Amino acid sequence: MSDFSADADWLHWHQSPTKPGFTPPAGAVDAHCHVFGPGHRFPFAPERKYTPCDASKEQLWALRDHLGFSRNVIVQATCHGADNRALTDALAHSGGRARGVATVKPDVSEAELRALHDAGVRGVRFNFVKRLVDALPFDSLQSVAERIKPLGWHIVIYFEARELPELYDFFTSLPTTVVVDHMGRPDVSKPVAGEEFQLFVRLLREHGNFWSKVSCPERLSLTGPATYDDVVPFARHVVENFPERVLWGTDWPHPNMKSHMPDDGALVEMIPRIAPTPELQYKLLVENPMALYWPEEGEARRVA
Ligand SMILES: O=C(O)c1cc(C(=O)O)oc(=O)c1
Repeated sequence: MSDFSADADWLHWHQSPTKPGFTPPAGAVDAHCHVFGPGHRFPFAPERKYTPCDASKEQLWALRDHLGFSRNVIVQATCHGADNRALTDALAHSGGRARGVATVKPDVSEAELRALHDAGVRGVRFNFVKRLVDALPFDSLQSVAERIKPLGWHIVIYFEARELPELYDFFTSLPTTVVVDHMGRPDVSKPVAGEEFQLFVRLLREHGNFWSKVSCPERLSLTGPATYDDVVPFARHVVENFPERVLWGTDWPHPNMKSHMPDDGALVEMIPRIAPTPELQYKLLVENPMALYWPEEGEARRVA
């Protein structure tokens, strides 16, 4: 029993996702997913903007296996604030098959950063989506960036496309690899070749340290769950132009979805539409996430 009640309009994740017809390549990584609570062990943060239902590590592993994936990258959800205990507990019980992206405050100690690293954290998340967080000032975030850089971590950023012009200079000043969540949330009613999305493309083209997750068609689509057709050209454009710097994730358990809850199997089924060749699929699902989250395994293969 949780100590928390989920928001009244909270949608529970899909209870019986289909088995996808597309089989991910061996070793595939779901590079964006979350765990919530359970609230009685890992309380949600007082400053949270939403209260979810519990979504446990065991349920995440079951989904991973059902979808044919091998590993997960668990991203600290905003409902847990900078308390990373649910995340590190999941990493500790993953048998080495999960790595994490944490949220930290500017006054985080060296010892805390080291402990997060030892737990399997390889990045921090900076969130600029106003319905989710009260964003920290740029100078605080810069100081976090400088603190995590020596650990070899990267920064994950989440923002809305319409905010990119004012965030652009701050983003390009960041000193590490930077991974953009959900393609920077484009307005897919606008053209791929239009000004708004092309600013995001320019960010990737002119700054080789920027990567993008081609995730969350369910959040971006205006046509809805049947096919998410309107999101495909955006994701495919990014995959085809920046094949070495893209990641894919389910976003399970899909916090704050209001229109519908996606079938995770259908999300996997979309992968060949955005990464049409086996080579692109391998980079997206295996090579790129392994380079970012398990680089030592690539090293070991090269040395052997
Ligand atoms: O769009 C969202 O509501 C959302 C929320 C969170 C979070 O609360 O961390 O993470 C995501 O990737 C997406």
